[in-house]
Amino acid sequence: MEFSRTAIPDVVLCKPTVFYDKRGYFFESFKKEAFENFLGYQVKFCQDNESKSVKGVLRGLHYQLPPFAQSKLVRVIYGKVLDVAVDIRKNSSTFGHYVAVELSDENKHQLFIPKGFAHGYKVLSNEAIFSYKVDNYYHKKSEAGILYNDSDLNINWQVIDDNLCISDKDKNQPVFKEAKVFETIY
Ligand SMILES: Cc1cn([C@H]2C[C@H](O)[C@@H](COP(=O)(O)OP(=O)(O)O[C@H]3O[C@@H](C)C(=O)[C@@H](O)[C@H]3O)O2)c(=O)[nH]c1=O
Repeated sequence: MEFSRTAIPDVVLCKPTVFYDKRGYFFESFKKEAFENFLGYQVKFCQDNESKSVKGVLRGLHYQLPPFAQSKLVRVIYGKVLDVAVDIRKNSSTFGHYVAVELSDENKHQLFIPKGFAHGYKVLSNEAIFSYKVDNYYHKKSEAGILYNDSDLNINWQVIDDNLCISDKDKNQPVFKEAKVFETIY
């Protein structure tokens, strides 16, 4: 696995080494030791999630508030998405900035998004299966979000289809200026 820091250095891109042969392929999708050696700290993943979406779906921007804040290690096992992480740590020099990367079954890239970021993705393929690890359990009352098309964040989602499919919850998320943010950098 090759790790590299993105424009927001706490968000890390992970590129696995893929071994192809006549049967197909093999790769290590997660190896705690290498991952934590690169990060320089421990991450105790405790829950794995998977979701399937069709073209036009946009999920996000989501996060959980402390003490249930979550770090996420996200990837796509089928299809292609544009994945977005927004820095919502008040004391960060990149507060309000975002990182956007394409994750697909072809590139097999993963994105590590630490606590203090809002996360979302837009499906770019006909279907996509999204899979991710989190290091804190789902806690409904701690869920928070930001409107995906907030004008201050000004996220370039690449394509916003006429048939944009978004949950009622996400249509009604607060704008960035009114969203709950993180007071500390973890
Ligand atoms: C996230 C989550 C949802 N649920 C339930 C709640 C609800 O009934 C159903 C669907 O939930 P949602 O609509 O919030 O699913 P979704 O919009 O896919 O939520 C996810 O979006 C992406 C962008 C993230 O970053 C994730 O952390 C997560 O918030 O699943 C769980 O039981 N456990 C979980 O961990």
